[in-house]
Order: sequence, then C-alpha cells, then structure tokens
Amino acid sequence: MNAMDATLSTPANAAGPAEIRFENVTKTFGRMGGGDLFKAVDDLNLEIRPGELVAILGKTGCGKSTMFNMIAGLLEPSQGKVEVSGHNPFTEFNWFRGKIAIVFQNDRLLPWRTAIQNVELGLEMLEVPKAERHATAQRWLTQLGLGGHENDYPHALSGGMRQRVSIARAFATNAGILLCDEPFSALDEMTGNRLRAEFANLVRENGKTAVFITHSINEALQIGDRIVVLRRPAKIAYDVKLPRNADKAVQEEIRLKIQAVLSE
Ligand SMILES: Nc1ncnc2c1ncn2[C@@H]1O[C@H](COP(=O)(O)OP(=O)(O)OP(=O)(O)O)[C@@H](O)[C@H]1O
Repeated sequence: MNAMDATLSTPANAAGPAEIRFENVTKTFGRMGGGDLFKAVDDLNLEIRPGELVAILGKTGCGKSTMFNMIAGLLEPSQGKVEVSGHNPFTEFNWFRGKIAIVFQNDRLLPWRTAIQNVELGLEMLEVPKAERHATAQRWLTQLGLGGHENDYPHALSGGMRQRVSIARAFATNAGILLCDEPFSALDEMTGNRLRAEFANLVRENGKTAVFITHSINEALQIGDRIVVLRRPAKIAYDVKLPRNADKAVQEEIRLKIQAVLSE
C-alpha cells in the first residue's frame, strides 16, 4: 500500500458527521501599536470525525495554538465558522462545560493538592458528588499506573508521573473531546514513548475524539489515526489517514511526504 492508498482508509472508529468543523476560518490579530493585521489562520477548512485521533503538525508559529484555542472557545474566528458537536465553542462556552478536556505540555497540577485531589478538581467544577468523584479519580489514577501514589503531592512525583496525573484528570471528567498541546514533549524519550502509546490506547478504548498538537513527525506517526500538516498561516498542506498498524514502508512514504511539505 502506498501513501495515496493510505489517504483512502478511514479509521474504524471514525464515523458520522463532523465533531469538530472549521469552515473557511480566518483568524487575524492586531499588532501591538497598530499597523497591519497579522493572519494566523487562513481560510481553513477541516472536519474531524467522532473517534478520530488527529495529530496536527506544523512549523513553529503556523497557527496550531490559535486553532486549538478556537476549538476550546478561547478565541473567536475573525471570519468563517468553528463548530464543535454542532455548537459554537466561543458563544456557547457554558454548554461546553465538561465536554472538552485539555492536556498541556506542562502538567499544570496544583502543587498544594495531592495527585487524587488534582484529578478530582475537574469533577469538583462539574459538581460531581464527593464520593463519586473520589471513586472516579481513584479509578483513573489506577488505570494510569499510579495506584499507591494518590496522596503524593506533585513535587514528589517524576515528570512522567505528573503528566500521568494530568491525563487521569482529563479522562476523569468523561469529556468526549480531548485537546492535547504537546503533552509529552517535555518528557525523556522512553517515558514519552511509553506514555504516548498508553494515551493513544486510552483514547481509542474510550471512544474519544482527540486533537493532538505536535512538532514531531515521529510522534504524529506514532499516535495519529490521521495527520494534518499545516502551512503558515494555518491552512492544510497535507492531510493523511494512517491505516492502523501501518507497515514501515507506508510510514516511511508518509514521513517523506510530510518532510517535503514542511520544507516547502
Ligand atoms: N494574541 C495574539 N496577538 C498577536 N499575534 C498572535 C497572538 N496569538 C498568536 N499570534 C501570532 O500568530 C501566529 C501563530 O501563533 P500560534 O501560537 O498559533 O502558532 P503555533 O503554531 O502554535 O506556534 P508554536 O509551534 O511555536 O507553539 C504567530 O506568529 C504568533 O505570533
């Protein structure tokens, strides 16, 4: 199978209407002190289906975070439309409570709360009763291999363990959509590889839709059902669906194509 064929294969769990949709989206920013508007996203069209794990790859400053922030409802498009589950994430911010979870590069744990209290945080905000949120947090910490560390404070945990806590926190809220901004890039290679594989399995087993921002072609190949490469300002330069367990030759072909697109 060549990369061309790979674009035709759809992940088995990706179906139905788009969960995340960018329709002719442009985002411009005003420069400090006036002057011309700066375009970070340029007439972007993108549809992500339920259950897809999409790696978004692009050079620094190509608008990945701007896209991410529009999905999360933190930024409004200057033109065009962003829809998530059929709703407008910017104007219907309250509707999205508990429906989107974010995992950042930095674990963003609260240092004065234990691991389990950090996982419970999102559930507290959703007003889940105490006993239920405790049991849910416990279950996700155990699932992430942190049984026995529930009462440890973040400073007592390694970087990989802290990122496990933040992943447990994201899954515990039961949000259907996960937004991940380079969550493993600050970890050493072995820890990152292990956690990346576990994370991808959890996303698939739990039927989540995930958008995963990365700078790394290897990471995108390892994790994505689909890889979207952006040019600057953000516009799709290449969009490929990866067959599950793609063989080395297919991966290599896709890697070369991504390298070529990124060097344009
Ligand atoms: N609030 C803002 N005001 C002005 N310019 C901004 C703002 N936010 C982002 N930009 C600019 O828009 C462009 C895209 O930024 P963005 O952070 O989305 O890129 P990125 O692909 O996530 O970058 P990186 O890979 O370095 O994280 C950059 O040139 C950035 O300087």
